[in-house]
Amino acid sequence: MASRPPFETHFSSIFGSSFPRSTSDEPTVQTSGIKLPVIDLSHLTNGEEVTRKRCVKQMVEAAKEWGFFQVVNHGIPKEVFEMMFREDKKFFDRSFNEKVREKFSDSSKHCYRWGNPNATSPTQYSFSEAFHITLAEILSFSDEGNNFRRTVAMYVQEVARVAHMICEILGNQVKVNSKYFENIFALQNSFLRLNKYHPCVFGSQVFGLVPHTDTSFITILAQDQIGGLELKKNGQWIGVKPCSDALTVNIGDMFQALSNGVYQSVRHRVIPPANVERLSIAFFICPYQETEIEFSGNPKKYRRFSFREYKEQSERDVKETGDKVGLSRFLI
Ligand SMILES: O=C(O)CCC(=O)C(=O)O
Ligand SMILES: [Fe+2]
Repeated sequence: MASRPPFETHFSSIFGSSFPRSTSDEPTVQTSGIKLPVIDLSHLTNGEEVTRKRCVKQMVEAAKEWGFFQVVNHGIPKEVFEMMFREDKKFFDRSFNEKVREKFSDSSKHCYRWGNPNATSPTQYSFSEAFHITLAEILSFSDEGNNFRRTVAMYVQEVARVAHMICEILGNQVKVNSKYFENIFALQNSFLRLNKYHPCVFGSQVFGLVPHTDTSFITILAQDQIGGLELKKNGQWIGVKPCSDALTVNIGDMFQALSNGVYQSVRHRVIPPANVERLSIAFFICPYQETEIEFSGNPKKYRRFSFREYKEQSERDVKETGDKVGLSRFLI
Protein backbone atom coordinates (compact mmCIF):
# COMPACT_ATOMS: atom_id res chain seq x y z
CA MET A 1 0.00 0.00 0.00
CA ALA A 2 1.36 3.39 -0.96
CA SER A 3 2.31 5.74 1.85
CA ARG A 4 2.48 8.88 -0.29
CA PRO A 5 -0.66 11.04 -0.25
CA PRO A 6 -2.17 11.59 -3.71
CA PHE A 7 -0.88 15.17 -3.94
CA GLU A 8 -0.82 15.39 -7.75
CA THR A 9 -4.39 14.19 -8.28
CA HIS A 10 -5.64 16.36 -5.46
CA PHE A 11 -3.74 19.44 -6.59
CA SER A 12 -4.85 19.02 -10.23
CA SER A 13 -8.45 18.51 -9.17
CA ILE A 14 -8.37 21.93 -7.50
CA PHE A 15 -6.21 23.94 -9.89
CA GLY A 16 -5.94 21.94 -13.12
CA SER A 17 -2.55 20.76 -14.29
CA SER A 18 -1.52 24.05 -15.87
CA PHE A 19 -2.11 26.99 -13.61
CA PRO A 20 -1.08 30.61 -14.07
CA ARG A 21 2.21 31.43 -12.44
CA SER A 22 1.67 33.65 -9.49
CA THR A 23 3.83 36.58 -8.51
CA SER A 24 2.24 37.04 -5.12
CA ASP A 25 5.18 35.79 -3.11
CA GLU A 26 8.66 36.71 -4.33
CA PRO A 27 10.79 33.70 -5.26
CA THR A 28 14.03 35.54 -4.43
CA VAL A 29 16.30 33.24 -2.52
CA GLN A 30 19.67 34.18 -1.25
CA THR A 31 21.60 31.36 0.31
CA SER A 32 25.25 32.14 0.01
CA GLY A 33 27.31 34.29 2.30
CA ILE A 34 24.65 34.71 4.97
CA LYS A 35 24.85 32.60 8.05
CA LEU A 36 22.29 32.26 10.77
CA PRO A 37 23.71 33.06 14.24
CA VAL A 38 24.96 29.94 16.00
CA ILE A 39 24.69 29.95 19.79
CA ASP A 40 26.87 27.58 21.81
CA LEU A 41 24.70 26.64 24.79
CA SER A 42 27.59 25.08 26.69
CA HIS A 43 28.72 28.65 27.41
CA LEU A 44 25.69 29.10 29.63
CA THR A 45 26.64 26.40 32.03
CA ASN A 46 30.35 25.70 31.67
CA GLY A 47 31.86 29.07 31.07
CA GLU A 48 32.89 31.98 33.18
CA GLU A 49 30.38 34.72 33.93
CA VAL A 50 31.73 36.87 31.11
CA THR A 51 31.35 34.01 28.62
CA ARG A 52 27.82 33.36 29.85
CA LYS A 53 26.89 37.02 29.44
CA ARG A 54 28.30 37.08 25.93
CA CYS A 55 26.27 34.02 25.03
CA VAL A 56 23.05 35.57 26.41
CA LYS A 57 23.76 38.73 24.45
CA GLN A 58 24.26 36.77 21.21
CA MET A 59 20.97 34.96 21.70
CA VAL A 60 19.06 38.14 22.46
CA GLU A 61 20.57 39.92 19.45
CA ALA A 62 19.67 36.96 17.21
CA ALA A 63 16.08 36.95 18.49
CA LYS A 64 15.81 40.68 17.80
CA GLU A 65 17.54 40.82 14.46
CA TRP A 66 16.75 37.44 12.91
CA GLY A 67 13.98 35.86 14.95
CA PHE A 68 15.95 32.68 14.18
CA PHE A 69 19.14 31.09 15.42
CA GLN A 70 20.81 27.71 15.67
CA VAL A 71 21.92 26.18 18.96
CA VAL A 72 24.81 23.74 19.34
CA ASN A 73 26.15 21.86 22.38
CA HIS A 74 22.62 21.63 23.72
CA GLY A 75 23.39 18.39 25.55
CA ILE A 76 20.86 16.19 23.74
CA PRO A 77 22.52 12.91 22.81
CA LYS A 78 22.73 12.08 19.11
CA GLU A 79 20.94 8.78 19.75
CA VAL A 80 17.83 10.62 20.87
CA PHE A 81 17.55 12.29 17.47
CA GLU A 82 18.36 9.06 15.66
CA MET A 83 15.63 7.21 17.53
CA MET A 84 13.11 10.00 17.02
CA PHE A 85 13.76 10.26 13.28
CA ARG A 86 13.50 6.47 13.00
CA GLU A 87 10.03 6.56 14.60
CA ASP A 88 9.13 9.58 12.52
CA LYS A 89 10.01 7.75 9.31
CA LYS A 90 8.11 4.66 10.43
CA PHE A 91 5.03 6.76 11.07
CA PHE A 92 5.03 8.30 7.60
CA ASP A 93 5.88 4.99 5.93
CA ARG A 94 2.52 3.60 6.96
CA SER A 95 -0.04 3.36 4.19
CA PHE A 96 -1.82 6.57 3.30
CA ASN A 97 -5.20 5.03 4.10
CA GLU A 98 -4.07 4.03 7.53
CA LYS A 99 -2.71 7.50 8.27
CA VAL A 100 -5.96 9.13 7.20
CA ARG A 101 -8.08 6.65 9.11
CA GLU A 102 -6.11 6.75 12.31
CA LYS A 103 -7.65 8.65 15.20
CA PHE A 104 -5.36 8.78 18.16
CA SER A 105 -7.84 10.36 20.52
CA ASP A 106 -11.05 12.34 20.36
CA SER A 107 -9.29 15.66 20.68
CA SER A 108 -6.92 15.02 17.81
CA LYS A 109 -9.22 14.80 14.84
CA HIS A 110 -6.99 17.08 12.85
CA CYS A 111 -3.78 15.47 13.90
CA TYR A 112 -2.89 14.25 10.41
CA ARG A 113 -2.76 16.83 7.60
CA TRP A 114 -1.68 16.51 4.00
CA GLY A 115 -1.83 19.11 1.22
CA ASN A 116 -4.34 21.84 1.95
CA PRO A 117 -8.01 21.16 1.19
CA ASN A 118 -8.88 24.85 1.68
CA ALA A 119 -6.29 26.28 -0.72
CA THR A 120 -7.79 28.73 -3.18
CA SER A 121 -4.54 29.31 -5.06
CA PRO A 122 -1.48 27.13 -5.77
CA THR A 123 0.59 29.30 -3.44
CA GLN A 124 -1.61 28.22 -0.53
CA TYR A 125 -0.97 24.54 -1.14
CA SER A 126 1.68 22.70 0.92
CA PHE A 127 3.30 19.65 -0.67
CA SER A 128 3.75 17.95 2.66
CA GLU A 129 2.10 15.79 5.22
CA ALA A 130 2.23 16.51 8.93
CA PHE A 131 1.31 14.81 12.12
CA HIS A 132 0.45 16.96 15.16
CA ILE A 133 0.68 15.59 18.66
CA THR A 134 -0.18 17.64 21.73
CA LEU A 135 1.89 16.52 24.64
CA ALA A 136 -1.24 15.76 26.63
CA GLU A 137 -2.08 13.19 23.96
CA ILE A 138 1.16 11.31 24.07
CA LEU A 139 0.13 9.36 27.13
CA SER A 140 -2.99 8.17 25.37
CA PHE A 141 -1.00 6.37 22.67
CA SER A 142 -0.70 2.68 23.00
CA ASP A 143 2.85 1.43 22.82
CA GLU A 144 2.09 -2.11 21.84
CA GLY A 145 4.88 -3.56 19.81
CA ASN A 146 6.43 -0.23 18.93
CA ASN A 147 8.46 2.47 20.56
CA PHE A 148 6.60 5.49 19.31
CA ARG A 149 5.20 6.74 22.62
CA ARG A 150 8.36 6.07 24.60
CA THR A 151 10.56 7.73 21.99
CA VAL A 152 8.37 10.82 21.66
CA ALA A 153 8.19 11.19 25.45
CA MET A 154 11.97 10.95 25.72
CA TYR A 155 12.50 13.38 22.85
CA VAL A 156 10.11 15.92 24.33
CA GLN A 157 11.74 15.74 27.72
CA GLU A 158 15.13 16.52 26.20
CA VAL A 159 13.99 19.29 23.89
CA ALA A 160 11.80 20.84 26.60
CA ARG A 161 14.84 21.28 28.80
CA VAL A 162 16.60 23.26 26.07
CA ALA A 163 13.44 25.21 25.26
CA HIS A 164 12.90 26.16 28.88
CA MET A 165 16.43 27.49 29.19
CA ILE A 166 16.04 29.61 26.04
CA CYS A 167 12.61 30.97 27.07
CA GLU A 168 13.90 31.99 30.48
CA ILE A 169 16.93 33.75 29.08
CA LEU A 170 14.96 35.62 26.45
CA GLY A 171 12.14 36.37 28.89
CA ASN A 172 14.54 37.76 31.43
CA GLN A 173 15.67 40.49 29.05
CA VAL A 174 12.15 41.78 28.38
CA LYS A 175 10.72 42.01 31.89
CA VAL A 176 9.12 38.56 31.98
CA ASN A 177 8.89 37.22 35.53
CA SER A 178 11.26 34.29 35.99
CA LYS A 179 8.34 32.10 37.20
CA TYR A 180 6.32 32.76 34.03
CA PHE A 181 7.67 29.88 32.00
CA GLU A 182 7.66 27.40 34.89
CA ASN A 183 3.92 27.20 34.63
CA ILE A 184 3.95 27.04 30.83
CA PHE A 185 6.44 24.22 31.03
CA ALA A 186 3.89 21.82 32.41
CA LEU A 187 3.71 21.74 28.59
CA GLN A 188 0.20 20.40 28.26
CA ASN A 189 -0.63 22.77 25.45
CA SER A 190 2.68 22.56 23.64
CA PHE A 191 2.86 20.22 20.71
CA LEU A 192 5.08 18.36 18.34
CA ARG A 193 4.64 18.44 14.58
CA LEU A 194 6.29 15.85 12.42
CA ASN A 195 6.67 17.11 8.86
CA LYS A 196 7.39 15.13 5.74
CA TYR A 197 8.06 16.97 2.47
CA HIS A 198 7.73 15.40 -0.96
CA PRO A 199 9.27 16.36 -4.29
CA CYS A 200 6.79 18.50 -6.21
CA VAL A 201 6.23 18.03 -9.93
CA PHE A 202 4.50 21.39 -10.33
CA GLY A 203 7.60 23.53 -10.15
CA SER A 204 8.95 26.09 -7.77
CA GLN A 205 5.70 28.02 -7.36
CA VAL A 206 4.34 25.35 -5.05
CA PHE A 207 5.62 25.25 -1.49
CA GLY A 208 6.57 22.37 0.75
CA LEU A 209 5.09 24.51 3.51
CA VAL A 210 3.46 27.87 2.76
CA PRO A 211 4.95 31.06 4.23
CA HIS A 212 3.77 31.58 7.80
CA THR A 213 4.78 32.70 11.26
CA ASP A 214 4.50 30.29 14.20
CA THR A 215 1.94 31.03 16.90
CA SER A 216 4.15 29.61 19.66
CA PHE A 217 6.48 31.35 22.14
CA ILE A 218 9.36 29.59 20.49
CA THR A 219 9.70 26.66 18.11
CA ILE A 220 12.59 24.21 18.20
CA LEU A 221 13.22 22.42 14.95
CA ALA A 222 15.26 19.32 14.25
CA GLN A 223 15.76 18.63 10.57
CA ASP A 224 17.57 16.10 8.42
CA GLN A 225 20.34 17.21 6.05
CA ILE A 226 18.18 17.89 2.95
CA GLY A 227 17.39 21.57 3.52
CA GLY A 228 14.58 23.74 2.15
CA LEU A 229 13.66 25.93 5.11
CA GLU A 230 13.84 29.64 4.29
CA LEU A 231 13.23 32.73 6.38
CA LYS A 232 12.42 36.24 5.31
CA LYS A 233 14.87 38.95 6.23
CA ASN A 234 14.85 42.49 4.86
CA GLY A 235 12.44 41.46 2.12
CA GLN A 236 14.53 38.51 0.92
CA TRP A 237 14.11 34.79 1.40
CA ILE A 238 17.21 33.24 2.92
CA GLY A 239 17.90 29.51 3.08
CA VAL A 240 18.66 27.98 6.47
CA LYS A 241 21.43 25.49 5.83
CA PRO A 242 21.00 22.29 7.87
CA CYS A 243 23.84 21.96 10.30
CA SER A 244 24.34 18.55 11.86
CA ASP A 245 24.03 18.54 15.65
CA ALA A 246 22.35 21.95 15.65
CA LEU A 247 18.75 22.70 16.48
CA THR A 248 17.03 25.61 14.79
CA VAL A 249 15.13 27.94 17.11
CA ASN A 250 12.65 30.55 16.02
CA ILE A 251 10.59 33.15 17.83
CA GLY A 252 6.82 32.76 17.51
CA ASP A 253 4.02 35.33 17.69
CA MET A 254 3.51 34.91 21.46
CA PHE A 255 7.07 35.94 22.26
CA GLN A 256 6.89 38.84 19.86
CA ALA A 257 3.81 40.08 21.77
CA LEU A 258 5.25 39.33 25.21
CA SER A 259 8.43 41.23 24.32
CA ASN A 260 6.48 44.22 22.97
CA GLY A 261 7.77 43.57 19.47
CA VAL A 262 11.44 43.41 20.50
CA TYR A 263 11.82 39.78 19.38
CA GLN A 264 10.74 39.02 15.84
CA SER A 265 8.33 36.29 14.81
CA VAL A 266 9.65 35.97 11.28
CA ARG A 267 7.88 34.52 8.25
CA HIS A 268 9.36 31.30 7.00
CA ARG A 269 8.51 28.68 4.40
CA VAL A 270 9.78 25.40 3.02
CA ILE A 271 10.76 24.79 -0.60
CA PRO A 272 10.03 21.20 -1.60
CA PRO A 273 13.05 18.97 -2.13
CA ALA A 274 14.04 18.21 -5.74
CA ASN A 275 14.02 14.43 -5.77
CA VAL A 276 14.22 13.13 -2.23
CA GLU A 277 11.97 13.29 0.77
CA ARG A 278 12.69 15.52 3.74
CA LEU A 279 11.78 15.09 7.40
CA SER A 280 11.65 17.69 10.13
CA ILE A 281 10.36 17.70 13.70
CA ALA A 282 9.08 20.94 15.18
CA PHE A 283 8.37 21.40 18.87
CA PHE A 284 6.09 24.37 19.59
CA ILE A 285 6.14 25.85 23.10
CA CYS A 286 2.66 27.26 23.62
CA PRO A 287 0.76 28.86 26.50
CA TYR A 288 -2.46 27.46 27.92
CA GLN A 289 -5.65 28.53 26.17
CA GLU A 290 -6.51 30.93 29.03
CA THR A 291 -3.02 32.43 29.40
CA GLU A 292 -3.13 36.20 28.95
CA ILE A 293 -0.35 37.58 26.82
CA GLU A 294 0.76 41.10 27.69
CA PHE A 295 4.04 42.99 27.89
CA SER A 296 4.57 44.06 31.48
CA GLY A 297 6.19 47.45 30.73
CA ASN A 298 4.95 50.65 29.11
CA PRO A 299 4.09 51.87 26.55
CA LYS A 300 2.46 48.72 25.19
CA LYS A 301 2.42 47.95 21.52
CA TYR A 302 -0.23 45.20 21.65
CA ARG A 303 -3.39 44.98 23.71
CA ARG A 304 -3.75 42.11 26.13
CA PHE A 305 -5.25 38.94 24.67
CA SER A 306 -5.59 35.31 25.62
CA PHE A 307 -3.99 32.55 23.62
CA ARG A 308 -7.45 31.19 22.88
CA GLU A 309 -8.56 34.56 21.49
CA TYR A 310 -5.49 34.74 19.28
CA LYS A 311 -5.99 31.28 17.88
CA GLU A 312 -9.70 31.79 17.23
CA GLN A 313 -9.00 35.06 15.44
CA SER A 314 -6.28 33.38 13.36
CA GLU A 315 -8.58 30.52 12.39
CA ARG A 316 -11.26 32.97 11.27
CA ASP A 317 -8.71 34.93 9.25
CA VAL A 318 -7.31 31.81 7.60
CA LYS A 319 -10.82 30.76 6.59
CA GLU A 320 -11.70 34.17 5.20
CA THR A 321 -8.43 35.29 3.65
CA GLY A 322 -6.36 32.11 3.31
CA ASP A 323 -3.75 33.60 5.63
CA LYS A 324 -3.34 34.37 9.30
CA VAL A 325 -3.36 38.13 9.82
CA GLY A 326 -1.53 37.67 13.11
CA LEU A 327 -0.34 40.22 15.62
CA SER A 328 -1.19 43.30 13.59
CA ARG A 329 -4.81 42.63 14.64
CA PHE A 330 -3.83 43.27 18.26
CA LEU A 331 -1.87 46.50 17.85
CA ILE A 332 -2.98 49.31 20.16
O1 LIG B 1 10.18 21.87 8.24
C1 LIG B 1 10.69 22.97 8.44
O2 LIG B 1 11.84 23.25 8.15
C2 LIG B 1 9.84 24.07 9.05
C3 LIG B 1 8.59 23.60 9.70
C4 LIG B 1 7.73 24.70 10.16
O3 LIG B 1 7.97 25.85 9.91
C5 LIG B 1 6.53 24.39 10.95
O4 LIG B 1 6.20 23.20 11.13
O5 LIG B 1 5.87 25.37 11.41
FE1 LIG C 1 6.84 27.19 11.18
